[in-house]
Amino acid sequence: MSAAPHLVVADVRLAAGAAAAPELLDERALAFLAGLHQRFEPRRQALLAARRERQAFFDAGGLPDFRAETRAIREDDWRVAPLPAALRDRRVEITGPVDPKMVINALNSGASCYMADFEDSTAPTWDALLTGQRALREAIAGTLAFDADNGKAYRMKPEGERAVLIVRPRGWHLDEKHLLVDGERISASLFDAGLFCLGNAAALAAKDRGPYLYLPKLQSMEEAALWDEVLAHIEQVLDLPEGCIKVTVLVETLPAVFEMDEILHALRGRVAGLNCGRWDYIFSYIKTFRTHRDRVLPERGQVTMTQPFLKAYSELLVRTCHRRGAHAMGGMAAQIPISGDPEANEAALARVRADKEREAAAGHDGTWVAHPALVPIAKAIFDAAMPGANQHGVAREDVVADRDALIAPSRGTITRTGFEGNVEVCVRYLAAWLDGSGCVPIHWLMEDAATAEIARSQLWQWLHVTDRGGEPLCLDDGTVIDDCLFQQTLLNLPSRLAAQGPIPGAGRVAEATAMLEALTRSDVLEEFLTISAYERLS
Ligand SMILES: CC(=O)SCCNC(=O)CCNC(=O)[C@H](O)C(C)(C)COP(=O)(O)OP(=O)(O)OC[C@H]1O[C@@H](n2cnc3c(N)ncnc32)[C@H](O)[C@@H]1OP(=O)(O)O
Ligand SMILES: O=CC(=O)O
Ligand SMILES: [Mg+2]
Repeated sequence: MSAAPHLVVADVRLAAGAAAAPELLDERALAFLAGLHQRFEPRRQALLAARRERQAFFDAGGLPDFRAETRAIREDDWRVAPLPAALRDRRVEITGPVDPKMVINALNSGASCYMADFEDSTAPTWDALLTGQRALREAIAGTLAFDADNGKAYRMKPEGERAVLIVRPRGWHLDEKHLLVDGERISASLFDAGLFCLGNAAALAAKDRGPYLYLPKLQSMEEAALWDEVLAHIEQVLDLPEGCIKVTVLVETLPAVFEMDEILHALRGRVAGLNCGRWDYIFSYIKTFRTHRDRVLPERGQVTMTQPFLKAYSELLVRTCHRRGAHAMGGMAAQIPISGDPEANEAALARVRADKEREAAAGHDGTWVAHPALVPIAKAIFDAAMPGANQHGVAREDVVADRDALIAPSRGTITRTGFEGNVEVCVRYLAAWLDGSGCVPIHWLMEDAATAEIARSQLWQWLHVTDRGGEPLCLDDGTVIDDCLFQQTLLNLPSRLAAQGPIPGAGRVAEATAMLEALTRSDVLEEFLTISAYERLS
């Protein structure tokens, strides 16, 4: 480690009540993280302010579009740096939270890659974060093992049979409240990514790999450029080869789809691909157009990838990536295997199959699955469609960058079932999250922060879209969507939940219900559910 950039004079300490973890957070680690904070926090705050400014433009009726001043980046010929061998074939990626059992199951799943997730599927308790960082460190060292209370022993397969590890740190919008630098909370992104790189870069280099990251929820090329600077700085401080930290960027916000070339360009020395993070993308569409009555989406279940705006987004992502030599990764179908009901299970798996077939045919180079049982299904589809390591040769020159197609209004309805389902998902997910589970099955669908955010922001929008006048929205049966309907649905919720037997986070349901009420009734759509919920997470 070179000396100079590491020298920081900072007041760095754990917040009151946060357990010490000297094996992870020793003096060197604390100084390293403090250095990241001091160097990059002002930029992060400026970029978060820029998000708010841009949203004010959309709230006033403005529409997103391609940026005039970056036309040359979109039109010039350039390519990203060559991909490392470990990331050339990514046909199936499993994702999941970072507790030791999940990490072992995911690495052993037969998937090409495993995205260890600190973002959408992790409730970031201090314990979960440290346990996750420890598990990843031990996995890389080859020592991770887990013995469950039921006597089942979890052991990793031999190295050559394990999925390649990719880590998703939390997004720029989140703070880590347990580590304070000069009295301020450190950015959660810097904490997660910094600690992972510091603790593992050398061990990964010895295996001819690097720290590989998935970057979530970016909204602009400037945010991508900040990541690039952070990672270049980490490489310099840790004496790592330039560009060895590779990233894949989730295109999961509406503003980012208009800057895909620019984001690849900002990270061109280290970017391996873009991913269609469809759930946050839908959430972002709702949030961006919160005041646009003509772009209100139908109920969540009808917002599938065949809706014109989602089809346009995924196809433009394929075209953009392949022109630049980067992977165009597909996204996550929410269905998971259904035990005890073969017919329903087959229907769920058929939905997953159809989704993966669509992605492979569109030219994606790989896809995501939420559960180990889905790995062979997705793999068979990509094996059949993609004999080589990827489909970069599929140029998709038929796809045009059409602003109106990317924001096209959607057809569909809002049913009573859809409305009540949104309320239930929000309460159940929030309750589970407050209880420490960031990803839960609800009615046999994978629910995480992104899928729950769609439900939460839809409820807010459906109830507030008349704030500037006009007729209220109605359910397909003619019922007016108003506070009375919301109140009635909340009143019916306890009996609805009681009929379902034990649920994760049952002890936090009352608190979650109160939170949903406050968030939905507020005049302002809160940017992220996880920001206010984090203050209640112990
Ligand atoms: C929008 C987005 O951001 S998508 C990315 C974020 N979301 C995710 O990563 C979803 C990850 N998936 C999950 O967390 C889980 O699959 C859930 C919560 C949806 C369902 O989990 P469960 O109810 O435990 O499923 P189920 O009981 O069928 O699991 C069977 C086994 O597979 C394991 N398993 C399930 N999903 C995963 C996974 N993603 N990774 C590793 N192991 C898994 C379970 O731990 C269990 O293991 P065991 O038999 O050794 O006990
Ligand atoms: O992170 C993935 C998404 O769909 O959101
Ligand atoms: Mg997401």
